[in-house]
Amino acid sequence: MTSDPEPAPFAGTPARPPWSHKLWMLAGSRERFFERLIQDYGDFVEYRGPISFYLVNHPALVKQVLQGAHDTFDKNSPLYDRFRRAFGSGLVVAEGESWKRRRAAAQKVLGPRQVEGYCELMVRAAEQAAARWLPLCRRDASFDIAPEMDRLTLEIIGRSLFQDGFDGAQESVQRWTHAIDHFSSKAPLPVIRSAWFPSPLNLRLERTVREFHGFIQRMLDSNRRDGSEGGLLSLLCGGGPDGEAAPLSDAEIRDEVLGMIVGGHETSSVALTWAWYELDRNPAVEQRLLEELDTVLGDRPIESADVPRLTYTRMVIDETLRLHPPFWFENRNVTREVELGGATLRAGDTVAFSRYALHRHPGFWNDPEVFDPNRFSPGKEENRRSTYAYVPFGGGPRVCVGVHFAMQELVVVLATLARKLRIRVDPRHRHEVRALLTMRPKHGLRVRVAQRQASSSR
Ligand code: HEM
Repeated sequence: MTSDPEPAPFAGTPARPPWSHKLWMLAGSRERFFERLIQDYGDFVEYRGPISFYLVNHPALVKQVLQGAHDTFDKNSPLYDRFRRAFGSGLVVAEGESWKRRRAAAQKVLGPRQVEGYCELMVRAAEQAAARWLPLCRRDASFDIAPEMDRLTLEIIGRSLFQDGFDGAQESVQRWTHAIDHFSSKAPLPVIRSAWFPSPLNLRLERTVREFHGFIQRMLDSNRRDGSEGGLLSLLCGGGPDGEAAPLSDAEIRDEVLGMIVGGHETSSVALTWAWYELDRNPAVEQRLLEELDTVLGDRPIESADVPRLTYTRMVIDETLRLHPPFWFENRNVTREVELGGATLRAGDTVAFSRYALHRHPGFWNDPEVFDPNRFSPGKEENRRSTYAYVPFGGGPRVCVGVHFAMQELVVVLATLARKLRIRVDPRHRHEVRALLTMRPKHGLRVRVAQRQASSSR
């Protein structure tokens, strides 16, 4: 979104559904559970039950929660406590002074100018993926593109961090990140999910984090031995490209690197999978995308200077992230008594919101279920209503620190692959959504790909 106006105020008090309200849905479809609460009770709900929380679905309330980071709303909630066991005290879960220092270091290495240096690597990884699929193209065989996007985005973040050191370790890193995703997607239930309980899940997580840290430390040691420069890891060691921010300790770097890999690859992978899904369903959008790629790029590979010029490609991505926000759910802990809307919240209360529901709010989006990148055209009225109706990367001080990296990656991969290949969803594909930590197609996305010829024949 281009403008940042004040959202319309919200002053209502929260509705209180009975605790049994559609609770059965929580087991089957978490995103539908929150959607139904909103449908039945409105934009501010106080839910008391086996788990208790305030659910907000209005941009003004979401804005207050996200801007109150560290002060009135922090991440000391049961769900984030669970994440701490994987992410240690990394940026994703840090608070206070520790967060400030880590944020400064991460911001320096992931700024817009810095990420331009990773464009070529992103193009190369996408081209390698296309080359891997060529034999399947020739046989007209269908395959699941979701794990392929996972592999591709893991290669991108892995090579950006470790350069050549990543390629030999890809399988292990993939196994570790999947184990952490699996662990993090579980609800914070008492006893069996407590840290002290020797469940197979807990023991597996401990082993995973130990092995993952061991690998990162070996990469750190070898970088230092070789005096390696470039690569996110080396930059993090130096406190940023100009060495200004205080360098982090090895333990801090291990947490940050783990957070960047886990938080920074599944999100992008899911976004790209949804983009292929929507392009298949919306041929007119795909056609306009190809026209823009033709006009701006012709037959040469994309370069970082092209990224801001690919405005329609970016609109396609914005709209994909609206309908399918990868991190669909957010929650915060209330640190002290605070007024939110017309209610008084107390220390220890939990506030939650669903990006999935917010991004489809009929009060803020016209025909919210329709995939229409044009709603993100610069200057469109719909955009100016409220930035906090659209928060795929969060907002306020804790907005995603990887947003420039992610947006460049999404534009580069979409542009590179869409020009080379026609990607069609297999008509037999069974579509269902699965909302765990990220929201993805439950059965992956089976596609057939065909090589595109010269631009005139598209
Ligand atoms: C499409 C891709 C991505 C999406 C949708 C996404 C989404 C988000 C969201 C919603 C948050 C804020 C959560 C909150 O409010 O607490 C966040 C934070 C964060 N993201 Fe991303 N992210 C993406 C890619 C990345 C990448 C590529 C990296 C790293 C290279 C990254 C690293 C982080 C970190 C470290 C934080 C914590 C920031 C802080 O609390 O100060 N993300 N991300």
